[in-house]
Amino acid sequence: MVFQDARGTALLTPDEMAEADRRTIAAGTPGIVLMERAAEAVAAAVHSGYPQAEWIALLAGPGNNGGDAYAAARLLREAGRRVEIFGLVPPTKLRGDAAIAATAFGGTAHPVDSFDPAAFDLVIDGLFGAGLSRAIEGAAAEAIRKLNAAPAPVVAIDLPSGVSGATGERLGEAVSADLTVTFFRRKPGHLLEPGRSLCGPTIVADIGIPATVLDAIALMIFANEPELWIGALKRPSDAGHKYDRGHAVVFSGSATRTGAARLAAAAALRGGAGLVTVFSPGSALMANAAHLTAIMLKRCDDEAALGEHLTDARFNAFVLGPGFGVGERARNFAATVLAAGRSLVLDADGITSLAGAPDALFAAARGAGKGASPHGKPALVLTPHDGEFKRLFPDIADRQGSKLERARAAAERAGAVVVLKGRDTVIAAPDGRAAINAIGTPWLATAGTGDVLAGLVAAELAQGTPSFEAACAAVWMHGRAAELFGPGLISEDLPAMLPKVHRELDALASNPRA
Ligand SMILES: NC(=O)C1=CN([C@@H]2O[C@H](COP(=O)(O)OP(=O)(O)OC[C@H]3O[C@@H](n4cnc5c(N)ncnc54)[C@H](OP(=O)(O)O)[C@@H]3O)[C@@H](O)[C@H]2O)[C@@H](O)CC1
Ligand SMILES: [K+]
Repeated sequence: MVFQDARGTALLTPDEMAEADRRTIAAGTPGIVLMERAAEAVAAAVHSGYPQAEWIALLAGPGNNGGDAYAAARLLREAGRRVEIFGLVPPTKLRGDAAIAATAFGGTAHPVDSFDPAAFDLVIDGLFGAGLSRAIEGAAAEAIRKLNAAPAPVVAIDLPSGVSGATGERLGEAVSADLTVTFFRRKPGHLLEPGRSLCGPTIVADIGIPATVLDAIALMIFANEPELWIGALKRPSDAGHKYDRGHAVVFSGSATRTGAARLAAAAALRGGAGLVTVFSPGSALMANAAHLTAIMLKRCDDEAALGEHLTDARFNAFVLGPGFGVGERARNFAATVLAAGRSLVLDADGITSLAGAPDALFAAARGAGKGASPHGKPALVLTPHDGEFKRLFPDIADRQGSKLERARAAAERAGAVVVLKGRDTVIAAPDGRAAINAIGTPWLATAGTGDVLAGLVAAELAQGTPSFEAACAAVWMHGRAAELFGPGLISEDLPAMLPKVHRELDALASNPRA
């Protein structure tokens, strides 16, 4: 299900964007009007971001991205800037709206080979946008190399030329921009690396395409923003009891490796699970007991003990992996949890333990997903980083394609929600829905943050949030907590930031458009 407000977070593939464009034009807005508005948005970004830039070069390609450049050049000239166009093809070779824009510009266009960025205060990149269909070579590649080596700032129209809107991959040479102005909605390539870094900050301009054109498009890819999942999120209610918010369990590793489990447990409790218990081997009980207060502790040495604990139906969401150790014990515990119809977040060693033979657990996850539980549908959520992903899905990891495609293929195969981590974390559901993380800070790349994320996913699952939305919300809360903390973050700081994150979510939940 896609919530009404989630349409604002949709990411459109170039094909879907072309469809939105076609429908808008068919409903009566001429293409040249859209182009003119796109150019106005580019000019406005230049006025606000680069008010001092007197002499501006615009690189214009053979399609409508080039058309936008001609229209923007005219508007900037009218606003008193000095502009020069460098065309990949002569203006007479342009077609349709781009030809109209070039005629309205009226000035000369220099051949792109004569482009020397050294002379300019600012360069606007209108070589290729949504229509990029193959690797950039030849004169365009040469111009991009010169541009990237020069100090002048770069504003990209729609996408930095050379970045695939669908995948964020570089197709041949690619522009490294300081600012990107795109239209109507972002594309996956604005959020997936390396596209995301090549874009710089991205402005999404309204060019008068109505949101209703999205009604005819089966939206599947989203920016991971609260509007996507806030309607599905279970929030603590005034009338509620702690047992209404579920009981999360984190498996501890051996005596010298208990910290990871406690980090996950702390995140699960601050994340909103009603109760949290650490299941610990006897050898680690004292180490855990010395550090736990609100979080409970139970001895769990083997499958028999686990089976005994699972007779208590209130334990409903489990985390297995952080500091747990790799091997048969992890595999058996995971299978036992799923067979008992409980939700499971499998992270770190839990994932590595499945390497080479994950199919039995995937089948168990599918089976468990068919059952019902008092706290929602049980589910398997996998939270690999790239290395763990490759151990579990070696063939998918080696395949050509974007991170988005890899995560979706893995989710489909596993019958599980897959959270493929990184700066551009992708959350994919078996039904094809996917969200790309848009927030966070480089400080999140530090020991233990993955354990915190696993605990946050469990917190949402324990409360009964459906698994895709649970994983998306956890990734967002994790990133937002890091942003709110700022520089110097270590993983222990994240749970302490969650009260602020919850306050933001509560404000959004009561007023989603705020
Ligand atoms: N959608 C909207 O609502 C609106 C869209 N707008 C704007 O339109 C842009 C999309 O325009 P577009 O479709 O004309 O594609 P564009 O990126 O200009 O490139 C296509 C041309 O490049 C060529 N070409 C491709 N790859 C190449 C390569 N590697 N090396 C060399 N050539 C290559 C390709 O040739 P072909 O593949 O056909 O041989 C074709 O000639 C979009 O990004 C936005 O800026 C706005 O005006 C507002 C409304
Ligand atoms: K461009």
